[in-house]
Amino acid sequence: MQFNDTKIKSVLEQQRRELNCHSTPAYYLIKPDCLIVEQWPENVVIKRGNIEVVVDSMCAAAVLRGAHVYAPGVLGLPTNCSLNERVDIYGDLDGHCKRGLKVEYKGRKIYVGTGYIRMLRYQLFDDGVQPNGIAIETLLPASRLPVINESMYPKGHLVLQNLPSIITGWVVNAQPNEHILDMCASPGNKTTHLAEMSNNQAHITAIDKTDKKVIKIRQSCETQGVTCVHTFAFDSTKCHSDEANNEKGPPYKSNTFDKVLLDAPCSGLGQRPLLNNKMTAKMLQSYKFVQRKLFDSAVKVLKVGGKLVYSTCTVTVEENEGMVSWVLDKYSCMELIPAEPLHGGPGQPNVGLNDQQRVMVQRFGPDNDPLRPVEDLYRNTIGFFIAAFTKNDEHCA
Ligand SMILES: C[S@@+](CC[C@H](N)C(=O)[O-])C[C@H]1O[C@@H](n2cnc3c(N)ncnc32)[C@H](O)[C@@H]1O
Repeated sequence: MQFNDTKIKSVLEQQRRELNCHSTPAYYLIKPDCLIVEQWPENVVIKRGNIEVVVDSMCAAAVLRGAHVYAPGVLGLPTNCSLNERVDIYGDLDGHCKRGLKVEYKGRKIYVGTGYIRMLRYQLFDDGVQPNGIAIETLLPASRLPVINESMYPKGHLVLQNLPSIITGWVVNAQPNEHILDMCASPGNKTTHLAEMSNNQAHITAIDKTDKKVIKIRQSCETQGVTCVHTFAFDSTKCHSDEANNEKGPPYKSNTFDKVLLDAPCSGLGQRPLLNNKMTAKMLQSYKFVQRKLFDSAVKVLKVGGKLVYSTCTVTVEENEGMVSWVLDKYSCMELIPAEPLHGGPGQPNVGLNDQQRVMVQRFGPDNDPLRPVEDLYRNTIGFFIAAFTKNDEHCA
């Protein structure tokens, strides 16, 4: 389907007028399924005023990504402001701001953008009110990202995703009739991307741990009009068993799937923005254990000649290059293959992969390694890692 840019053009044009700027940010398709929208130029700045709204850190991060402020995220709003007034939006960095604060917040806070008030205190904080809807319409985030959201297009036409997540789908490269397992699938952004790239003709099994998580995958599929996905609430570390009956869903017998995507639970340190992080050293150390267990099942249910794609949105060596080298040491049947298309940089040196192996994986982040220079577009992303393997032998040690 041809992308119709009429709506995005008119939204950016309207924002341009409000920001009093000469031109709108460039936007272009780098593939039929991937539209890039650039930032506003550096000279677009808004003078801060004197009305300050405080939002929780999750909401603040969303504003920096180009979202409006939704009512549940608002913590502090002065009493003297009126509808449609311009306000500065601050994120509460420590989670100490009380809901309903009327005065200036003195705790640690960060300016995340400017917007217009669309809801007043009584709609947000009065007893019995369950606030929802847009409380502040963002005009310009401090990140200078344009304010683009999925509701601009009919349901399912647009999904906002980080570029490396989209590339992960391209690495899997789902084709019609392939049997594909998405082991850690919720909320289903990659699942639906895979379904769409196969023209809704792959046989996709999407698993996540709980019913609640699986409902999210189903909702994503419904929104995108995807029908080739079967969902299951299951622990994917246990999704292999040779006594299994594949017809019933998980667990599955050995050599069942043509492709397996293991978009693993991880420490998430590559997320951008990351305004506060409560991760302890102990938690940080724990991810590799579940990742290894998930790998054990992935290797088994993958067919000989099949492709296993491993991805994380973190930057730690232990969860990235360390996992690749662990797999290669443990499984003689698994071979590292180039995670093509290769847009990110190579893996880190001196952490278990030789140069030949380093260039087969993709690490996204600010570094520029001479082994494979990275275009700015792919360097200015979240921290992310992708590796791909194939299985050469049915009997894996
Ligand atoms: C990085 S997120 C997946 C994001 C998803 N692939 C997407 O693109 O929308 C990791 C997911 O792994 C799930 N998870 C963690 N442990 C799991 C397990 N043992 N079995 C199945 N899913 C698990 C988490 O619930 C979480 O939803």
